[in-house]
Amino acid sequence: MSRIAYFGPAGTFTEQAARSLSTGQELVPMETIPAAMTAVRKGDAELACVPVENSVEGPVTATLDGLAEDSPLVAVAEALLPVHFTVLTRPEVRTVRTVASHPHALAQVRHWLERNLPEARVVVASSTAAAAVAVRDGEYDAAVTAPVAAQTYPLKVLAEGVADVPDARTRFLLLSPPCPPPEPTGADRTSIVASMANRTGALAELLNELALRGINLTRLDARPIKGNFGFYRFFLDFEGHIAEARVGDALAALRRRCEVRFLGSHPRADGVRATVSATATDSDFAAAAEWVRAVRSGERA
Ligand SMILES: O=C(O)C(=O)Cc1ccccc1
Repeated sequence: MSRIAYFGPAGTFTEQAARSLSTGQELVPMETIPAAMTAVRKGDAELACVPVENSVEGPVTATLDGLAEDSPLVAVAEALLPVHFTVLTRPEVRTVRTVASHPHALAQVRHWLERNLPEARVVVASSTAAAAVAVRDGEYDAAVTAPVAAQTYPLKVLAEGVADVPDARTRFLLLSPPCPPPEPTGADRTSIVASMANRTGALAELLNELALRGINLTRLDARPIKGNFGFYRFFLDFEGHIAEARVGDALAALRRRCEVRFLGSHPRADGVRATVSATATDSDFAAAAEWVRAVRSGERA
C-alpha cells in the first residue's frame, strides 16, 4: 500500500489534513517536517503532508526551507483547515503550571492563555500532538492541541474551541517527487521559489513578469539563504496552472532572469477561480503566437 508521511505524531492538525487528502494510502507519522519530506526523497513514502502557511502566524518556515533545499518536491494537492484549539491536561492536575504546544498554536492562543492560565509557563513543543504526549508522560501540565488529540490521548479536556482570532486557517500541502501536475481546473495555484542577484529592482522585475501577463499573486515570502547573510529566496504563489499559456510564458520569462524552482500547480482548496484579464487567456496567447508565425513566414505583416 502506498504511504503518506505526515508531520506527526498522531493527533496533529497535519494528520487531519492528511486524512482529508488521502485516497486510501497508509498514513505514517514523522516527528518533524524535514523528516516527512526526507521520507519522500528517500522513497520510504510516496507523498508527504506538511503545513505551509497560517492565516495568523504566516509561513511555516521549516516547510519553505525544506522545499527550497535538497532535491525538488512538488505540491500536487492542498487542504485548508479551520484552526481552533483544545486544551488538554491530565485528570489529576489541579493547577496548570506549564502549558506546551507548537509555536504556531501558541501564537494563536496568546490572549486566551493570558486570561485563563496567566501563571502558566509557556513551553515550545515540536508539534501540538508532541505537547499532548509530553503532558500524558507527566512532563508538562497542559497542551494546546488539535481537537482530534482529545480522542488520541487519554487526557482531560480543559477547554475547547480556543482561538484568539476567529476563522483562523492553516493550509497544508501534499508533496510528491517531481511528476506531471494534476489537470488544470480553472481554480489552481502555482508555486515557485526564485533566487536572484541582489541588485536594484530585481524583485520588482520579477513581479512585473507576472503582472504583465495578468497573473494574480496570492503569497510572497522571503527566506534568508543560509550561509549567505543578506541574501534571500522569494517564495511566490499565484493563481493559475503551468498548463495555461500566461503561466507557462511567465515562468519561462522568470527562468531567463533568475534561478527558479517549480513547486507545483494544483487545485486550490478554497475553489477560488483565477481572474484572467481580457488579454491573457490561452486563446489570446495562441492568436498572438499564430500572428508571429504568420509574420515570420511572410504571410502577414
Ligand atoms: O502541530 C500540529 O498539530 C501541526 O500540524 C502544525 C500546526 C500547528 C498549529 C496550527 C496548525 C498546524
